[in-house]
Amino acid sequence: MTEEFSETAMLQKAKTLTEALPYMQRYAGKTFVVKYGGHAMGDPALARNFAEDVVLLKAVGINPVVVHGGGPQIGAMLRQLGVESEFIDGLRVTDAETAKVAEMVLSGAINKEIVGWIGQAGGRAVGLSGKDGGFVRAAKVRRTARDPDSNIERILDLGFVGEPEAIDRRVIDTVSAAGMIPVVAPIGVGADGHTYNINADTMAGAIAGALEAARLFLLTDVPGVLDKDKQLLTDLDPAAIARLRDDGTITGGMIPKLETCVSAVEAGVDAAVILDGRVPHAMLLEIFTTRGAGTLVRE
Ligand SMILES: Nc1ncnc2c1ncn2[C@@H]1O[C@H](COP(=O)(O)OP(=O)(O)O)[C@@H](O)[C@H]1O
Ligand SMILES: CC(=O)N[C@@H](CCC(=O)OP(=O)(O)O)C(=O)O
Repeated sequence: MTEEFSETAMLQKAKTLTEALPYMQRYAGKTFVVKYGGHAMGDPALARNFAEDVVLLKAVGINPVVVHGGGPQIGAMLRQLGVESEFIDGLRVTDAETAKVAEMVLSGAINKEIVGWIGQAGGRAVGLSGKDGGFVRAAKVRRTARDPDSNIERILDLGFVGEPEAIDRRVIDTVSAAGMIPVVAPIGVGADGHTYNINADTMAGAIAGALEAARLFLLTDVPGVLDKDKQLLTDLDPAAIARLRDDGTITGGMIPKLETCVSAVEAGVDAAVILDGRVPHAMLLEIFTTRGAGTLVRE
């Protein structure tokens, strides 16, 4: 008899399944928004695991909504085209040409790839961007920076970088109610008709808020939020996050990620979790077992 079929191994498997039962009962009918970051997408085996996890959530009665990124992939395409890209506070400064490339990479290549993986895992996914049904109206992001010498505040122009200002949840609800899984690219449309490039974390948080989701998962390429000694911070609240930002512990892409967690929990999402998307089935372990992983943000 192989180890896999030994009595102990079988009992262990059954125990894991029964351990999942109270979580399945608690979460049935709830909405979970899952943000799948561009850095977590590289490995095809992990992508398969991710798709299986999402399909399993749907199969046990949870409504998963996937919002994806693709920052590294946009960067690679811009480099191929010889277009320079600059980031301010983790946001890509987006001129008209960059907006076109971002839309092509996000709502074209990446969106359909994820729809395909979910299909392979036995689910039915519908790919959307915020332009479809006009469901994400974007407002231009305005940022300022204070000059340390003169103390004068300057306006920074990020171009066509948007943030969701209105979300029509009916588009997502319709897809979910039909037994399908919405897969959303972080592109919105302005009242001016322009295409806006939205940071994928921001998009996921806003959608989670609009759907009154029970959980927002942000899958990335680090174990969670790390302190200055690279130790995992397992629980954070908005006040602790403000301190980490002020003392420079969090930088780059982690800034919009945590801003997103704060606005999501303030908008009524029960909890937001930053998880390591490089760990196979990280999301299933977080949801259905007592072994929590990553950083949990609550009010
Ligand atoms: N305190 C911190 N803890 C963990 N990661 C951090 C921290 N500060 C900055 N980061 C950076 O944030 C990155 C995750 O954000 P981002 O690159 O936008 O990922 P994604 O593409 O998955 O959204 C990490 O790879 C890391 O380089
Ligand atoms: C405004 C802005 O920065 N938009 C992002 C959209 C993609 C994204 O957020 O992807 P990740 O989650 O993989 O980083 C960008 O252009 O890179």
